[in-house]
Amino acid sequence: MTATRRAFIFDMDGTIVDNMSFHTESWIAFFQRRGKDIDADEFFRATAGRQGKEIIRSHMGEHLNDDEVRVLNDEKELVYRELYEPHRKTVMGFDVLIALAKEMNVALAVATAAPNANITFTLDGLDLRRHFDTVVGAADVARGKPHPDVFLLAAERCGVAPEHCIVFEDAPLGVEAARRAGMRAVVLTTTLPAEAFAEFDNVIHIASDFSELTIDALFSS
Ligand SMILES: O=P(O)(O)OC[C@H]1O[C@@H](O)[C@H](O)[C@@H](O)[C@@H]1O
Repeated sequence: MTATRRAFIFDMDGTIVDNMSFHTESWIAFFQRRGKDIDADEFFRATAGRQGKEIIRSHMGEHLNDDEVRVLNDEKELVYRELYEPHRKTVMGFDVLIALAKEMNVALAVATAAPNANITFTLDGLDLRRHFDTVVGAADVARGKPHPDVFLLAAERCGVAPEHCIVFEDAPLGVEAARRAGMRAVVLTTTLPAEAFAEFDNVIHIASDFSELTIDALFSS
């Protein structure tokens, strides 16, 4: 009998790397330049996991065409990468967890709202891409989280059914996207406290980093 294939699907920003404060800082600078003040906490809860183009349209107007949105988003992401680069590193326990998962034949995927330039910056900058069976980003799907598209595409590319996938997330919109995809989620409290996830019935574990997680325990939750 062959064992059921299982997968870990990792959100990238705020999960593999603890960088969301740098995203927020770059959005604040971006909007300040245009005379708009934003509240950091409220902004994170409402936007983390959405694609940059969706965030720009919802704050600056649906009338913007694709080229205008791309230029604006590139400006924001460039600032983010400059700010975060000196701090770029994985969250504690991540490298050990994925090495163990590989040994146990668990498929590994990344599912992120980030554009390709940020995926390259993080996954290639930290030499992580080679560990993953697939990487799904903003360029691969039309809609960001809370839509389930990135997670469903990652699962499909891994050849694993949603009920055998565990998503790792730091943002409420990401956990909601996992819920809509029919997937369980492990929450990393890199950015928000555990209470922010109280409403979700698909959350099986909440942790401050990856070091306390046990693969068998997660799949049997
Ligand atoms: O899906 P992930 O990896 O958490 O990425 C989310 C982020 O992607 C970024 O590209 C956006 O600029 C952020 O504002 C957004 O929150």
